[in-house]
Amino acid sequence: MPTIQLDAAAVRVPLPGRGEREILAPTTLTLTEHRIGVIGANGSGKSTLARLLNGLVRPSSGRVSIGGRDVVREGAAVRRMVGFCFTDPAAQLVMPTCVEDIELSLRRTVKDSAARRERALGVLAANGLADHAHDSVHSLSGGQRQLLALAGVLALDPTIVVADEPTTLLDRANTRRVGDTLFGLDQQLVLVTHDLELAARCDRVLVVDSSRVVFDGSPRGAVAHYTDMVDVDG
Ligand SMILES: Nc1ncnc2c1ncn2[C@@H]1O[C@H](COP(=O)(O)OP(=O)(O)OP(=O)(O)O)[C@@H](O)[C@H]1O
Repeated sequence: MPTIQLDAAAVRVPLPGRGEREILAPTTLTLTEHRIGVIGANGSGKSTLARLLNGLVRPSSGRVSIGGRDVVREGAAVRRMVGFCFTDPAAQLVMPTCVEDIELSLRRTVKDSAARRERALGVLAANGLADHAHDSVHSLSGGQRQLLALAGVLALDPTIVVADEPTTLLDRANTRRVGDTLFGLDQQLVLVTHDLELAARCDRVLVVDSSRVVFDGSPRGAVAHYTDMVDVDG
C-alpha cells in the first residue's frame, strides 16, 4: 500500500478580526494499512484531515505526502493518486445520465469518444449499475447515487480512495451495499465515518476530538475510546 505521511501537518483558518483558529492541531502519522478508519464527533476535524490527503485543504504548516509526493508541490500527481468521495453524491454527479457522468470522469484519460463510452459502460457494469446507464442520475436511489459517485472516482484508477462519510445519508441496506463495495476494493481506503460497524472493519482507526488525533490503533480500541468519550461528555 502507498504510504500516507503527515509530518506535523496543521490547518488554521482565519477568524475575521480575531486572528486564527486551529482546526487541525499539528499531526504526525504514517499510514500504510489497507483500510484506515477515522471516527469522531461532528466538527472534530475528520473532514479536514481527509481533505488534506488530496490537497482539497492545504496544510498551514507541516507537510503531507502520498507515496512520497508532496500534496502541495506535486498536487496534480497526488490528485491522480487519491480519489475523493463526498458525503453527498450530488457534489459529484453533474451530468444528466449515469453513463455521461462516468464519461465526464474519463474525459482526460480516454480521449476517443467511442472508447470512452465503452469504458464508462464497463465501469457501470462493474459497479452493478449497468441497467441504469441511460437513466437520469436523479432517478437513482440514494445508495445507487453514492455507488455511481464512487464508480466515477474508481474510473480514474486511483491508488487510494478517501471517502468522507459516504454512508451518512443512506439507510441500513444501502449502507451495507456501499460499505461492501468500499471494503471490496483493492485500493487503500481512508474512510471517515460515524458508522462504528464500518469502522470495526478497518485495519487501523484514528479517533479525532477537538482538532486532534486522540487515539490511533485497533478498531476495537478506537471504538471503545470513542464510546467512552461520548459517555463521559454525555
Ligand atoms: N474553511 C473553514 N473555515 C472555518 N472553519 C472551518 C473551515 N473548515 C472547517 N472548519 C471548522 O473546523 C471544524 C472541523 O471541521 P471538519 O469538517 O473537519 O469536522 P468533521 O469532524 O468532519 O465534522 P462532521 O462530522 O460534522 O462532518 C468545524 O468546527 C468546522 O466548522
